[in-house]
Amino acid sequence: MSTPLRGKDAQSLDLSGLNLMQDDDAVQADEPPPKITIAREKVLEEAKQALQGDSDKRAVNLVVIGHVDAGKSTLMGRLLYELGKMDEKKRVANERASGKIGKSSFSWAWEFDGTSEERERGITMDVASQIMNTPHRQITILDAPGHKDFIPNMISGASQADCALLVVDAATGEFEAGFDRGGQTREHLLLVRSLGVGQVVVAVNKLDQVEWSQARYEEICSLLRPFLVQSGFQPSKTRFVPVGAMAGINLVKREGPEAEPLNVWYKGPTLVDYLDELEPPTRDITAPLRFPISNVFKGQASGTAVVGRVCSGLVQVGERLRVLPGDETAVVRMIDSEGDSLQWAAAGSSVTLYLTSIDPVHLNIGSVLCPPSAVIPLARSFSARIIVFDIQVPITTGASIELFHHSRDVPASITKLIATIDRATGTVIKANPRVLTKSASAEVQITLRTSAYSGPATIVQPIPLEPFSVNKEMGRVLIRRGGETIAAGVVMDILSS
Ligand SMILES: Nc1nc2c(ncn2[C@@H]2O[C@H](COP(=O)(O)OP(=O)(O)OP(=O)(O)O)[C@@H](O)[C@H]2O)c(=O)[nH]1
Repeated sequence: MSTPLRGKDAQSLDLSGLNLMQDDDAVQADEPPPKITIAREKVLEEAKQALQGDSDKRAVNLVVIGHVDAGKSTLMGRLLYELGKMDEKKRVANERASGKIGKSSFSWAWEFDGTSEERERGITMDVASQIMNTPHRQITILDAPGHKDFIPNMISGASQADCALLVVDAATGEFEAGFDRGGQTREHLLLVRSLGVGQVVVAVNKLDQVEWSQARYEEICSLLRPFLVQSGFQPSKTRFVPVGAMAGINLVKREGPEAEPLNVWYKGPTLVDYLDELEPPTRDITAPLRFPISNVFKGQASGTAVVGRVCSGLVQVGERLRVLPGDETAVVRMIDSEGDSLQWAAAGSSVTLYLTSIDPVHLNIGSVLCPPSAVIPLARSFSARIIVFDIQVPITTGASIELFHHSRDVPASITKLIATIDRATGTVIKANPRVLTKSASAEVQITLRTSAYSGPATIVQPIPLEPFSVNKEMGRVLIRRGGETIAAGVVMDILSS
């Protein structure tokens, strides 16, 4: 997620490439850096109150996953409408626009796909997001593309999520196509679980296509249940709900003649009832600040702008921060959240920081901002516990991979296969296995290497990483090979820096 640049800064972004910055901007950039005006204790107190506050809705990040065409965008579009986020005028406009190009069945998906397109055209590399309010939750929806290639955007979406909404298609043969080998239902579930997402709501969609058959609904639930347990989801954190996304049945309510066949056998909660119960994660605001940079905008009027999410701790205006890797520091001039200027931002918020007192060349995508007194470790080699996806070519020692960590990707090798692990119990199945095949859980050693393009004398630059046990968000990694995600996992120990 990201906060787009606004107003004057958005304009100067366009100008910056031509070095046409206006004079008053230049003067502003030379101003002395701001000082801290609020005591740290007071900020911490305010942040704690904001997190616990009864008046504020509790915030959760939800990633929507599922096989291509399961109805994810339709479901989200219709849900926004039912919750009053999309007005009638917009709905009619979407219906017209989609009808015009002969795609009226996609009219609900229009709202979501329209937004994601818009964001894709924008300047950030992140996932599209929408905010939805249920009675007790403010839910940020991270829209994940359903197609086969797990693009980094999906990964970055999943790695920000606290919970997942899995959409499956109940139509005859369609659920099976998504659930069988090669389908994305299993792969998405494994991926989000391995990135630390523990809660999942399964929406069994398109039940209208099977005459709202209770038997079909139960068949799908009984096929998914054992797989969910096997993948590491606790049954107490897994919910199933029958829905008809297109007609809006059982999303917020179950009324009218269209809902009658479902009302005959289903008396349980609606989708929104379940979403309203999602457990927000505990945000660690007392831990040291970790702010991985997902985008940088140089030459801004108010200093260099860096976009990212506060993964732990707090950041406040006037604070001096260290940029890792490297020895440089910068001062926070301004914090912007969706156009609002803030004095501080706490774990869980996605914000834009305007930094000063630093040469912008030292600010890069993937760098992490930390307090100078508690910097994040740097790693060239580390052990990780991974889940292998549905791969054709097994992983062997020495395999060349691309390592993804937040917005950074670096060349690396799997230098040791330490053990295969039983996913349910966590015990070692086999020490020093020769290969890792699909669906294996394993502990491996990963070592960064120089890229194929750099000369032989190039030294490998370490990357900022933290064990998952210390900081969940800084301890998740993804492993790709040849443009395909082959495994995901969490950092165990840092072996060399
Ligand atoms: N009959 C029926 N069709 C539906 C329902 N929900 C979605 N569809 C249709 O299923 C098709 C795919 O819907 P999308 O919402 O685009 O699916 P998606 O999962 O977002 O697809 P990707 O983004 O490509 O992965 C569209 O033609 C929808 O109209 C439903 O409840 N009933």
